[in-house]
Amino acid sequence: MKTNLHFIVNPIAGKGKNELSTDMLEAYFPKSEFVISIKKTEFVLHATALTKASIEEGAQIIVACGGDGTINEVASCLVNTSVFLGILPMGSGNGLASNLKIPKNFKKALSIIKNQNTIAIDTATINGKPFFSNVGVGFDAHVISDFEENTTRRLFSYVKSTLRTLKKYHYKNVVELKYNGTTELISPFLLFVSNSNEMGYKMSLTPRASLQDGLLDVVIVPELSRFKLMLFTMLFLFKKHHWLKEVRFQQLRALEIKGLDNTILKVQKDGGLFTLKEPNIEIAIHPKNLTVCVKK
Ligand SMILES: Nc1ncnc2c1ncn2[C@@H]1O[C@H](COP(=O)(O)OP(=O)(O)OP(=O)(O)O)[C@@H](O)[C@H]1O
Repeated sequence: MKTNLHFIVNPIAGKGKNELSTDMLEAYFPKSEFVISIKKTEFVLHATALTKASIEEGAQIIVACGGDGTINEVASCLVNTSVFLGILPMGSGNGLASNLKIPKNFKKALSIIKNQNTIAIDTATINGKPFFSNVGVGFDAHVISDFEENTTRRLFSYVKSTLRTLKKYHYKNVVELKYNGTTELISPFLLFVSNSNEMGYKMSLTPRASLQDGLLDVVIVPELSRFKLMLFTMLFLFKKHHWLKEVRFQQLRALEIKGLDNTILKVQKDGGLFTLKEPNIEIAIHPKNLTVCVKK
């Protein structure tokens, strides 16, 4: 029986102008073994609608062609199903692909899909909505908010957004954090929750995180002096931020975050802004409920 293989392409991810054609793909996936369908996203959340349609059409492998945002939209529909997720990295950061050792090289990434060697990975939810890489309610959320006003999606745009956010960022939000029966109040510079060990561009706040350990890796950084902030940034670039005593790590199955005084917090989810409707945030891990094509 032929494999029903669907590609969902985000044309604006990464450097943009991403395109796939049937002719190009048939060189890798022979007509005798595969039935190929290519769909192009035209707006935010279109990948979700296209993936749902592909599942209805009997797709066995659905390939997210883009970055972490596109993977989020596609994979959200595939959790707890028997449909495999394929990844063709075309984003800017490509954090999840990098954690899964899926190369940016077109031929190599396609051969991983063709081989159909799979693993089951953990996924997570924030207020019931799936995420696969990370979420944050501190500095990172403000950087993403600034970044989303840009038209280019490159490393330089992230650097510019980070510098702009560093200038104007104030720790005005106090949050209540609950985990393992403990409650604490903090005004975090960073409150970052990750399933994956990479944020993109080979950078990581949680190098020990695993996609298969059934745990979320949480990084909590309180308000820091200007000097400590510079030091934290430098150390982070070399994955040595754990040298600062203020930086705390937790490995958790679930946690709750609440903006005090009913503040609706700014949240980033897999590198995109996530709009909250309430001050309460519930984050949980769901062990090994997504099947992904990976290298043998
Ligand atoms: N045609 C389109 N026009 C505008 N936005 C789109 C379109 N198609 C998809 N999108 C949105 O583009 C956003 C960014 O996609 P994605 O995260 O895959 O790329 P990226 O940000 O360049 O990569 P990374 O997350 O790895 O840094 C997604 O949130 C998606 O919903």
